[in-house]
Amino acid sequence: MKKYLYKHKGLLIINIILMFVLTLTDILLALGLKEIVDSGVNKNIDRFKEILFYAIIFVILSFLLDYIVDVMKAKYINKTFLDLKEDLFSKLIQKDIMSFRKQNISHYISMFTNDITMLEQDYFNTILDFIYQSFRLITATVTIVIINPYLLVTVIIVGGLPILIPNLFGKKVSQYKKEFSDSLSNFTTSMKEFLSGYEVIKSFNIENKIKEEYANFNSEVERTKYRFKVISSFVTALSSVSGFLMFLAVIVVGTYMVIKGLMTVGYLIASVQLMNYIVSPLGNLAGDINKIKSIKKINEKFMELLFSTVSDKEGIEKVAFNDKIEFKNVSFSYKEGRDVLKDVNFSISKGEKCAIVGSSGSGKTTILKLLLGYFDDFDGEITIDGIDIRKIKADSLYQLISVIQQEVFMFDSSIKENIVLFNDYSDNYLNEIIEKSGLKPLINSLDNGLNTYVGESGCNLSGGERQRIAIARALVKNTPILILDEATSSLDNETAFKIENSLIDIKELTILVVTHKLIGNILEKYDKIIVIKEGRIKEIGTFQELIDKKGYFYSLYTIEGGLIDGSESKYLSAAE
Ligand SMILES: Nc1ncnc2c1ncn2[C@@H]1O[C@H](COP(=O)(O)OP(=O)(O)OP(=O)(O)O)[C@@H](O)[C@H]1O
Repeated sequence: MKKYLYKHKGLLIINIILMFVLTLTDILLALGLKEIVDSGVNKNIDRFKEILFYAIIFVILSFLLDYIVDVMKAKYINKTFLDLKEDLFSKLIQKDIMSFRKQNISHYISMFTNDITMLEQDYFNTILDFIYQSFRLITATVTIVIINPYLLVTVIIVGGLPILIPNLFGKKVSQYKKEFSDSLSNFTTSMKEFLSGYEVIKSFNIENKIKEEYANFNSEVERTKYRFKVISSFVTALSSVSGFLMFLAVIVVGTYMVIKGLMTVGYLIASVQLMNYIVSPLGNLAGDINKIKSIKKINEKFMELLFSTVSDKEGIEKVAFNDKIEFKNVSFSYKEGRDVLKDVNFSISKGEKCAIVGSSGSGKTTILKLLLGYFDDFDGEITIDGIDIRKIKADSLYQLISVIQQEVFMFDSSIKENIVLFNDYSDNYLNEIIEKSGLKPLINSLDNGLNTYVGESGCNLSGGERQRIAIARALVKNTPILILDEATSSLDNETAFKIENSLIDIKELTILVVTHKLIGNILEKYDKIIVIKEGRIKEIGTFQELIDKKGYFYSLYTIEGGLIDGSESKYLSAAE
């Protein structure tokens, strides 16, 4: 975090100078008090009036200085956090999907909301306060030594306590603070889930269960907050008491010196005032050290993100797809001991249209995920034009492959923005894509056409409409390889048939489709059907070959009713 502390060095130096000047006004105030009291004790009315005049000027100037110090501090914090938050976000957005998924989304949300506020208050603000309090301590101590060195001896004897305290309790405070931060993160996760699953909660009447769940998370947040508060209050109270002890010691020693005629009453008052500038900084410094220590674990979270290497820096830049995709003896497991894919071998040549079918949980989506580079800890090799995909830059991989998933993410923006995703395309090109993705009837039926807002997560649209937007989004990118994972599952068979047909007609496009819908007259358009069972390839062939073989695919197909309900002729005619 030091890098960010010094990032705006100029502003930091101005702040330090201003804080130093501010501490000098404290000393001036103490000496002014001495002059006022001594002029009273000596019954010197002229001196009294003179000091009063300076006091008024002093009050105005110190008000202005106080104000300027606060403004400059805000400016420094503001600029530093602007940079820090931008850098954090840019690191986050540059992560590859695999490392991004290692953390829960709420972990990141909590970092950018709760933790960043803690970092600002308990690290940056505290360090500035630490500098200010140190200046106060030093200037006040030096002045008190000049006034009366015996008082310094008193300060040293009782002054160790407030410094010792944070060292004694720092570790515990840090641990409790981390627990508090973690529980806040869990609370955010659960709130996000409850709100996104609102409709499920209502329709399954599980409000009471959810209330209980919420109560658990809530009480955990409050419990950890309370525990943290208890320990930090204890440390603060201990620091205050030790401060008070110092204060008392100086009054006792100072009064004794006044009685003995070694010091004027004015100096005693000034010393008491200066003691404030020693006692309160010592207490505050103790608290500051505590806070800085307590933020250590949270700080580590930020460092981890800020200094995470973006694995994508050194990969191969692959600009075109020329030959084929190959899976060679690929085996993979999400968790040790449970193979999800086992010895998967197949290849897809450029321009080929390939479908992957199989029962639920057989590993179809996992094959797509591996091809998309979500995981690289698989055995065997996946190559594009002979190059291992683990060596290809992620950016470059996504220039070659577009993916359309079943769950479509929608930005809360217009249909057009959701298709072009912040890029510019000509109207003609866009219209062509809209036609191909089956969006034309929807756009024509809407008053605002392409500029219609889709609502939060696309809530103003149906599942099928969202899928068609996703298809358009992938087509507009115009990559040589297109992956569809149940991408037409929300569409009626007729629309699905039309869209898949129009995609299959794009000659140059290599398509890999995962589908549950075993519809004969769609499947027979594919060059190759890969049939998966329990993570292994069971059969590969064209639709007709697999039907003739009367093997596993044939049994799946007949169970689905593909041959029985005579639906094929219906879809054929729909397409014609
Ligand atoms: N992130 C994950 N962590 C652990 N196991 C997973 C994960 N994702 C999938 N699996 C498991 O891997 C197996 C294959 O999942 P996959 O999603 O590839 O199947 P699928 O054939 O696409 O299924 P479906 O047709 O139901 O979508 C399943 O048993 C699933 O439970």
